[in-house]
Amino acid sequence: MAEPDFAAPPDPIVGNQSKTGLVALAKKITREAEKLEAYMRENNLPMPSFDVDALADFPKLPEHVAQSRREIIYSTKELAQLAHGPRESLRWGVWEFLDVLAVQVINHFGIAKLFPTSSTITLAELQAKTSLDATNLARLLRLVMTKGIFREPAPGIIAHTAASRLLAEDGDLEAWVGFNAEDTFPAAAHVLEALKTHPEATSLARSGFCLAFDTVDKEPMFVTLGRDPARARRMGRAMASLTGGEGYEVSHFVNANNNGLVDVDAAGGTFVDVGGSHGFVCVDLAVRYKNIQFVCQDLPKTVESAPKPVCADPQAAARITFLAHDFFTEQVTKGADVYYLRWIIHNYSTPYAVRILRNLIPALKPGARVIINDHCLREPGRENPHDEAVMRRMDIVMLALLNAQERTEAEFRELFRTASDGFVFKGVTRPDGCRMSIIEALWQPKNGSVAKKVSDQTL
Ligand SMILES: C[S@@+](CC[C@H](N)C(=O)[O-])C[C@H]1O[C@@H](n2cnc3c(N)ncnc32)[C@H](O)[C@@H]1O
Repeated sequence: MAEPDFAAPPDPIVGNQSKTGLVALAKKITREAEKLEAYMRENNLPMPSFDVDALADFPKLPEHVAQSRREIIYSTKELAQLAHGPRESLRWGVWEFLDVLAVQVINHFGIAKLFPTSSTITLAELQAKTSLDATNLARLLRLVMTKGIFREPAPGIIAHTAASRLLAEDGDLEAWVGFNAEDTFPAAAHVLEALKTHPEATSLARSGFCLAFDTVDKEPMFVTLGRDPARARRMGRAMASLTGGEGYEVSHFVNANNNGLVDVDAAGGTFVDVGGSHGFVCVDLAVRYKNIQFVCQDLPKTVESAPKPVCADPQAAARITFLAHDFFTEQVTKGADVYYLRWIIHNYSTPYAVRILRNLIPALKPGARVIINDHCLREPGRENPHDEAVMRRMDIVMLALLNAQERTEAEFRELFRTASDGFVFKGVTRPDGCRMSIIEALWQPKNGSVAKKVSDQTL
């Protein structure tokens, strides 16, 4: 296993730069913007813009240019905060939920799809196509315009921007916005009440989500969404949008030098993707590693709805088996080389997460690897500021939806230790450019380790 990457702070730390003054910060932004523009020009790439035809994403940039782009993102934010001053930053920062509210309504009513991206529409014509009244449509549109979503080139004339075009054309992104605005946002608004009534905040059925949707002590979020096909589909597409986004691509794990799969491949070993959804990680791995057998486990409905065949490559598809398995019951695929949990453990508070790990134990052979692929939180200020904000927000999303959490390396170590002293914690690595870490433990049972298995099932 490679050295954990926690040794050096990877990027400038927010707050430190302000000591050099506003002008120095502004000059730095100018320098980095010049480098980014020069690269775009030299490579005949369009300049970033809000125009409807602008590129929706930056192309893959060489690392030094990507670094310039990141510097612009952190430093402009810091410069703006300094220019506002702390009182005004707080005063107006706490209003950002209103932007989410406006995006929620605009996205829910599919406003972006109501006129072609290449033309404009009058507010009156647009209003005639929705059940929103003219005043409310106009006021919500004009708020989202302040975020670069739609524009009003002349009074009462609405035009698309690059962002509104994405809401019209990218169904996964529309689902991401919808899931977060319509499921996560109400859940977040109920976290305070949840924490007051259930301060321990561990139960899946006592989260902000449950308070928001009147399911306290009845059912967890996954059950609520699973019962409503449209909401379940939206969450699935939202997750697909996240996985396709910068820093979350499956390729980071598939191509990681330290994922240890070269040896598993050489031995023709078995890889179990626990809670593997429709098997997209298995597919990418199977294309790359030609001898590994894959078992993709998920709940029955998910397994039933997996694509058949799972991929176009028959050699890969033939090595992927789907299996309905509930990870809150004893693991049924015995003796595999790797048990992999991607975006699973962060969905659960510690009592549940320990139970998931303990349920693996009866299946584990000595030397079996358990790999958790989740965020691993660094010490405050050790992450670049944008990544830190994304990861800490995700941590709070997990609280709001599921009373769950992102974890630090120490918390992962403790999770394995609590599950069994047969787990030997190997450490955490993080591929370059990726927000997710590879957290690994080996099963090396001591006398009595197995006897402790699944002994504590109370939650
Ligand atoms: C956040 S998704 C992660 C999916 C996939 N591992 C990924 O990386 O995108 C959680 C997955 O766990 C599955 N799941 C939820 N509860 C489960 C359970 N009790 N047993 C097995 N799978 C479960 C869900 O159906 C879903 O596919």
